[in-house]
Amino acid sequence: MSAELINGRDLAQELRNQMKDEVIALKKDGVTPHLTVVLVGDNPASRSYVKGKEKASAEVGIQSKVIELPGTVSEEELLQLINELNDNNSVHGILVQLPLPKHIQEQKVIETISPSKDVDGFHPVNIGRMMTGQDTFLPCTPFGIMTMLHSKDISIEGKHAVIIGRSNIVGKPIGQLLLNENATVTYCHSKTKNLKEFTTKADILIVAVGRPNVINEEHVKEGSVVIDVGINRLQDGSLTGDVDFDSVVEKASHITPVPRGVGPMTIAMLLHNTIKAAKGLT
Ligand SMILES: Nc1nc2c(c(=O)[nH]1)N[C@@H](CN(C=O)c1ccc(C(=O)N[C@@H](CCC(=O)O)C(=O)O)cc1)CN2
Repeated sequence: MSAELINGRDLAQELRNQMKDEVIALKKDGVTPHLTVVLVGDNPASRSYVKGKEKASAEVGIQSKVIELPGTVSEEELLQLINELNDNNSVHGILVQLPLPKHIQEQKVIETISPSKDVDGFHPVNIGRMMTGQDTFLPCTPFGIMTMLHSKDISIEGKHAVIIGRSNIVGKPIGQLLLNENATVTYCHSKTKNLKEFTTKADILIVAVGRPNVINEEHVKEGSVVIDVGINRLQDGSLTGDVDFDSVVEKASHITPVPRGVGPMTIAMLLHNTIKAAKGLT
């Protein structure tokens, strides 16, 4: 058996095409969705993701602005900028690209963004709303994964979902979103003993570790759905996920590739959240 590919690049393109019409309608009502992205320092990967966000915004008609700050900027200056953006009525969405330099507390930055402009869905108010099943901005990567599962009509209710990774931006929230749709959820992490014991029981396996080839065919159950969130750059410059794709593809029913899997969906869901913010829906 060879798994069906869930192609995030193509699905993201489909979503962007639909969003173009939504933006046209908003503009007719005098509202141009506006996203401001703050980029601190000169991390090449962050710079490339921010470029991707600018390009995708332009494609659907969202106005975007990137504010670049040096890596030496103080936490106070960054918080002041965020407060100014919170007060600026023409800005609908604010995103601070992560990671931030060590001397800046990420959580403090996230909590300074107004929940109504938090298009990343990282603010504790939005996380709380998500946990209680309320309508809100959902974190973009987990939201993208759910959209991928829905696009293939993969049933979630009653299924055993195993998440490897417990980051605030992927692992924890994807487990919650799956739970909200009545999956039985198990979290595994760096301290989990005998990982295979858990992963081989998964109907849906989400791998968000940040290390290549953590999962191979021995870790997965025949016919399971495998979602690879890892983006690892190898020495030769190529990208690979956390899953040994070539071996797992023979055993899974569905699998996401890297690149062209979850990554492009992250950006598509950011655009969705920005349009939602412009509509004033939270
Ligand atoms: N404020 C945020 N910071 C970060 C987030 C986030 O959601 N909000 N997520 C990641 C990085 N990220 C978006 O910011 C992101 C990562 C990867 C991709 C993507 O499209 N990847 C492509 C490959 C791109 C390449 O060639 O390098 C793919 O997988 O096909 C988009 C967005 C951390 N920071």
